Amino acid sequence: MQSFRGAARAASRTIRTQPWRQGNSLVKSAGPHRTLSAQWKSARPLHTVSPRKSAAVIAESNEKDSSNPAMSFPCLDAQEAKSAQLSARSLQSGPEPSYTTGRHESYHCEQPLLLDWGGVLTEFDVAYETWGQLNSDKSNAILLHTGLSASSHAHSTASNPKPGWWEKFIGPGLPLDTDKYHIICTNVLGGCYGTTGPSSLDPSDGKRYATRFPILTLEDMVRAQFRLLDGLGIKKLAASVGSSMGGMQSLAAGVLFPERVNKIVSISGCARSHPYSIAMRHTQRQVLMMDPNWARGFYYDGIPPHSGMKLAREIATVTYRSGPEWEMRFGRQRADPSKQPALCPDFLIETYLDHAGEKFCLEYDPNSLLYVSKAMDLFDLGHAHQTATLKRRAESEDRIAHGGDALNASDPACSLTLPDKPYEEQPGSSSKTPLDESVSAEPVDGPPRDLVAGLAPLKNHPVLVMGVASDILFPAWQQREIAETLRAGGNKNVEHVELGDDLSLFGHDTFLLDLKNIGGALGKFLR
Ligand SMILES: CC(=O)SCCNC(=O)CCNC(=O)[C@H](O)C(C)(C)COP(=O)(O)OP(=O)(O)OC[C@H]1O[C@@H](n2cnc3c(N)ncnc32)[C@H](O)[C@@H]1OP(=O)(O)O
Repeated sequence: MQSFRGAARAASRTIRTQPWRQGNSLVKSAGPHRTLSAQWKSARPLHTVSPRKSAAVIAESNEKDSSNPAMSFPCLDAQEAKSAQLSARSLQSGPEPSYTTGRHESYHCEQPLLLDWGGVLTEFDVAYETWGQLNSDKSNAILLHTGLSASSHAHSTASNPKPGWWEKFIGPGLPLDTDKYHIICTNVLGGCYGTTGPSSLDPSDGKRYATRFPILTLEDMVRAQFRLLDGLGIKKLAASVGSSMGGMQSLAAGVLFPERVNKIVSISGCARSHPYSIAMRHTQRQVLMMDPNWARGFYYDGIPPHSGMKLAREIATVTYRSGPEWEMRFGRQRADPSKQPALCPDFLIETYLDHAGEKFCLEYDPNSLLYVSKAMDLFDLGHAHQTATLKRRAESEDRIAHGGDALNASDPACSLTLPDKPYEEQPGSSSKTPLDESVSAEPVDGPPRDLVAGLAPLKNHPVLVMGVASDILFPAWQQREIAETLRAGGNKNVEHVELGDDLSLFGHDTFLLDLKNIGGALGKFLR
């Protein structure tokens, strides 16, 4: 029997006829245009159209009646066809899909994990892969943190020869040098590539968590990773390395476990999420959740919200690259300038985004996208935020110790409602103010004091911070902020590298593409 993903891929292949590639019409031919006088002669009273009539019939009948031909919408037809195909498949085969990027190791932790916002995972799995030999005193391990949607498959392995997402960065003599280091990469908690996440089965009832999965933070993900390190007998990491969300986690690893990390590398990351990046992730989550197939997260037995995922990925792609890159790559070119402009993808930049969305929409679990991207929003290594989190954790622990649940669904704190009073601009609001807590006034110059205090545990760690000027999602000021904050806290071992527009126009995705500059600085720092 064909697998869900097999069927979906087949659907995707059929549907992705990709007019931009084939140069076929984006606007289906409307047939020879009749003259206006001919239309007057054949004019009939408007008739009602049965709701069951197909889009093609509607278009055809409108064409006869209207003064201009109706448009065709191949992009919408493709979505409908894909839903139909997925629906047929899921009815036959029951609950699916099973997301995977191939074989990996798995660590099962039976000790419960208390999460920062009060949720509990009574047990959990961490999927991981390794490259290079672990030395006898287990002192040469590097923990590699991933971006939002990546799996543990950073590099090919004997059991999974498919190239990994950092294939060119890992290997003998390469930036992550496997002659010297033992590299470990995990799929994050909340993900869908083997580590416990919303698509996993809740051990308490054997059903998928879906949106019964608790809200989690990047720090929760890091705690799960350190449980794996405990399981592997690794007491201290030679380095914690990560890009994007991984760059945030890399810092968090040092802050949470300063004694267990030697060097820290944070590439295109930040010390706390800023409003623009939260806004961009918000729009992605909203389009996904508004897809009726999302069904409040309980879609595993039905059609996955592939349209919402596709749109979310298109928005994400806008934030991952840069305008100047697209200027050079696509300019104002249309896929087929000989055709009428279309409302479906038409300019090359549109067909590019369409393709990026289509490629991703069944590759990653939609609920994982929601939870992991929310965890990114919640990230704040400021001192006040950390203090509030510690307090909340202590309260949860206390409640559990006294026999209560960590989280109670009837707790009003579990259902956010908008305040009655409309929001008013706060005079002191700025990206330097922590999101949840009020802190003392910030200095006019220099890094925020709250952040200096929050990053104090990294005072003695050698840290490499890298950023890219063309990155709009994690703008270069955020990496500058990390470096300046660490220096202001007394760290004399901070290296900061910023790639200007002359070196990279790939925006946020530079970390995936630029072996020479990103890889070069990384390799030098770890030498
Ligand atoms: C936020 C975080 O924490 S992490 C976020 C990190 N970023 C991501 O996750 C995005 C991941 N990016 C990718 O996967 C990219 O494909 C990369 C970085 C691996 C490679 O980038 P590039 O080599 O520049 O390729 P890019 O993806 O831009 O374009 C190539 C694809 O677009 C297609 N394409 C190019 N131009 C067009 C166009 N005008 N219309 C349609 N399709 C197009 C190509 O045919 C190719 O298709 P394929 O991948 O099916 O073979």
